[in-house]
Amino acid sequence: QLSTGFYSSSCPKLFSTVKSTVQSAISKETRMGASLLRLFFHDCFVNGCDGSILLDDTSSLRGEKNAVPNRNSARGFNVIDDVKSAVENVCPGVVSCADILAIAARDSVVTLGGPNWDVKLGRRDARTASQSAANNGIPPPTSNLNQLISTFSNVGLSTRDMVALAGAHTIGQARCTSFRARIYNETNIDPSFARTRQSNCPRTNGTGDNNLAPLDVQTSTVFDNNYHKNLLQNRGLLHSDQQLFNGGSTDSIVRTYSNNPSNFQSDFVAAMIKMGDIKPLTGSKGEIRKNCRRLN
Ligand code: HEM
Ligand SMILES: [Ca+2]
Ligand SMILES: [Ca+2]
Repeated sequence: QLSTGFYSSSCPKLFSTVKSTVQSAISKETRMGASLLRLFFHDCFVNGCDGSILLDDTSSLRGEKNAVPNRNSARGFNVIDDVKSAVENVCPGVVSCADILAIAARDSVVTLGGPNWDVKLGRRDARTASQSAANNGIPPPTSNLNQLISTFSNVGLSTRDMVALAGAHTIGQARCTSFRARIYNETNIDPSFARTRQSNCPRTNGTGDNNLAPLDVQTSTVFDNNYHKNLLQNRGLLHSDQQLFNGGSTDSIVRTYSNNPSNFQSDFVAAMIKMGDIKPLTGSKGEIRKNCRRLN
């Protein structure tokens, strides 16, 4: 059972310490806010929010960093290390890496202009990780709507939660390899938007694979509802993005969020809290890692 006051006596400086480290990382590179938010998602969807994504590979542990959705893509691990050492300086051995990820994700959203919320805490860190669970549990950008709905429902999140959480793509970047097939082969895409994206993402597999484009064509460094607005104009970057507005059951939710930013914000917050509640380790399970990259 997580609670917002979990560290109020054991680490009163926790929130200010995390926030200042996250803010300084974002001021050096705006994209870092997006990268930290995504790390929390990729942690929670793989055996719950237990810091498993932060573990480095060793000879005896195959971690999640090299799973397909993360390899050459998940980033921000050094910033989490910086936050963890700042927190260890004020309250050694008290705060889990899993909780640090949850707070860093919230602070990233707030710093980029999104809604604020109280983060529930008390998660402990896993002593295991699973590359195969990461490959199976994190949805790929080729997913269709039914696949997206079932991946989220597998972790207890509703279709509405899914459409709200996908609004995280209002910030951050994707690699050419994640959207190439869409911009060259699909028809439910705005033609001028497709041409713009084609200019920095060559058609041939293996060329320019890591070239980046913003997930939100309008405001990729601001947490707003332009992601959902773009979908109404067939300007979703990923195949999976445009699936949310493609004549199916989620069209009406996308329309609601486009017309009503405060409804998007409140649903996003509720869904982030729900995602943060996925299978936490509590009590005497797991451990409080000293270094987020390895077991104690
Ligand atoms: C709905 C299913 C989802 C799919 C299929 C998906 C897929 C992707 C893909 C393919 C990328 C680009 C990765 C790359 O090319 O390197 C990406 C980026 C991103 N995703 Fe998602 N995602 C989904 C949901 C979410 C959720 C729920 C969140 C957070 C709440 C999220 C946050 C982000 C962020 C912030 C980025 C940009 C990261 C950066 O710039 O470093 N995504 N996502
Ligand atoms: Ca995890
Ligand atoms: Ca935006």
